[in-house]
Amino acid sequence: MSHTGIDLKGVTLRYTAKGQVVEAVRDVNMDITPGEFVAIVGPSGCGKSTLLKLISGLMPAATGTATVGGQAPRPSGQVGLAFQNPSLLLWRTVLQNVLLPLEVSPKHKAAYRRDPAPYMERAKRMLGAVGLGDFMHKHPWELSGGMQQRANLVRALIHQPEILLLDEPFGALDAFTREELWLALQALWMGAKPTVILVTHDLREAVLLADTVYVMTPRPGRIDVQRHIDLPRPRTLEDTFTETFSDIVHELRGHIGGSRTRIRAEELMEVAS
Ligand SMILES: Nc1ncnc2c1ncn2[C@@H]1O[C@H](COP(=O)(O)OP(=O)(O)OP(=O)(O)O)[C@@H](O)[C@H]1O
Repeated sequence: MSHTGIDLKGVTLRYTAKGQVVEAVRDVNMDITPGEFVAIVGPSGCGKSTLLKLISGLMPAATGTATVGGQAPRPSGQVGLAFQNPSLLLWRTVLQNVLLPLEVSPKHKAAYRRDPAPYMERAKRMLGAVGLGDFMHKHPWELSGGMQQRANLVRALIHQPEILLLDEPFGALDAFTREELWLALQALWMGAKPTVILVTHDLREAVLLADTVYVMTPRPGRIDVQRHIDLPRPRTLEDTFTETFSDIVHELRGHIGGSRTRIRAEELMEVAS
């Protein structure tokens, strides 16, 4: 069980590039409890990925305070990461890729070196459970994008991290594969219960998976809405077609709607004709 909550108080984050200061995030407050599944949505450039950099210890807060498990954030083996493009090593098999974090995790590396068998067993079971049982000895380039991302998720969780940071992990996948992976991620999370922050552009994804959805404003990103999602688990794809579900999605879309690029459809039709 995870005991790692994340607490942000009045956090402002800035970049300095070529003498110019860019304020990416302003006065953000978040109180994320251990084992909570949080989704962050918001317009492009509002600072979602920048918040993940703060939490993973890669960037300091300009003002305000951030704590992870009661301590200042620092890069550590207790965080699992997955991004849009699975960063699997091409020359390693799927199984070898999945085992990679165990070779460097301060918590596991000694035990893994002494006796890798139980870890192998765990990796094989997890790969089997996400439908990669027959592919664990293949190389990443022999797998589809969806299969690679499933392997990537298993790798992010193999060392039982207390925190899992996901930056648009399903953004590059087709809609069917993405939906399949939502369920895989939910099952992996329900099993291991890490604290999860999922950055996504997809409101259905956020509502299906998260306990709490945070909506951010355009840059400098502030928290516009914090919405608790009270649907029972495990949630299913059928749930996404219910009225309750689409009401929540519409409610959240209303908060983001105003900030999106306005498409002048009639004008476009006229110009295109
Ligand atoms: N290394 C950097 N140097 C200077 N400015 C940066 C840097 N990285 C990001 N920014 C700026 O900070 C802002 C927030 O960027 P960030 O990547 O966190 O946004 P995001 O919400 O994750 O965007 P997207 O949804 O498009 O991935 C952007 O306006 C971006 O231009």
